[in-house]
Amino acid sequence: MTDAQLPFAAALESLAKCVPQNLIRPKVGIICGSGLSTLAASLTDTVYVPYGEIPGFLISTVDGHKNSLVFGLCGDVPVVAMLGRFHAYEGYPFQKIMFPVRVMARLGVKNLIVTNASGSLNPNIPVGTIVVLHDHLGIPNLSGFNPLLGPQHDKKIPRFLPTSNAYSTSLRRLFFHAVHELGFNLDDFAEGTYAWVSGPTYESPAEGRFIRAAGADVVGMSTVPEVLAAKEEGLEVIALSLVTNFVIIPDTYRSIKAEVKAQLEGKIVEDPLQPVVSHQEVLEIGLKKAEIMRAIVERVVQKIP
Ligand SMILES: O=P(O)(O)O[C@H]1O[C@H](CO)[C@@H](O)[C@H]1O
Ligand SMILES: Nc1nc2[nH]cnc2c(=O)[nH]1
Repeated sequence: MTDAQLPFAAALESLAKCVPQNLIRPKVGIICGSGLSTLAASLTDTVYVPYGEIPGFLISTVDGHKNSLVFGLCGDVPVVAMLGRFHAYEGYPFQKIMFPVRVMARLGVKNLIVTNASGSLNPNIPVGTIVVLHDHLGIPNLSGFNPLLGPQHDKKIPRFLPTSNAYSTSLRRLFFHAVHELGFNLDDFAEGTYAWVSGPTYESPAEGRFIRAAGADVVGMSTVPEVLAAKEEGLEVIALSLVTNFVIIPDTYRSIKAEVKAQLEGKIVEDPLQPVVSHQEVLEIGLKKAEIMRAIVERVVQKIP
């Protein structure tokens, strides 16, 4: 399937049928990442449209993704939020993963707030930190799986999209002003580079070290396709990554050979617990920190000129 074959008209028509006039031209779009659907909890006058009722939308199969598009007001600003997103590891094609962003753009969205859960690779960025992305490292982009591969469906969109300016400096500035105005400490928030991997595996230690050495601060399995589509559509983008876990990247390995040798010499060898990442942990941190992210996102939305 190419972008040209995506059912834009049908999606827009079905939304127009169930969303009232005052909400159907949202100014800001929000994508809620894993466990972050409560970001939309304080919208008023809300209308929920299940993904299953929107032509061209997929169903997220991941826990913590709620499969509804919600239209509502943030203060007096009309907003549309995706409660849940689609990922390549679910077996979905990139064109379909990016479709909701392109639909948002056609509804009139000019600013996109993308959120996600991620693992930290940077010892200075602890679990629970909200990281404002200033760059990304798209591992699939570098290995022949760029989400924008394919025919140029719209001649108005540049064939060779620049990505050095993917993350809006003005929205990032608004974010840090909002943090200050709400009484949070700016130093509790970080700026960093997000590595996008396809997933669904969490990183092996060697993969983690590789990505860290390449300059990434956090890693996750989403966001970059949506950001690329948003840039093609001419949107201003801010991406907020909530660190839900540390990526385990020891620089030494436990030697099982040495342990067996010790055992053969009659020594008692402990078998320490080996920590592993779980999606449950990701969702729990999301639940704990979503309220802070919600308050800041709400303030940012109101501050967008
Ligand atoms: O990026 P979001 O959708 O927030 O979710 C992140 O959390 C999931 C893994 O726990 C992956 O989907 C990863 O990308
Ligand atoms: N790839 C990846 N995605 C995540 N999403 C949340 N935590 C992680 C992580 O550690 N690695």
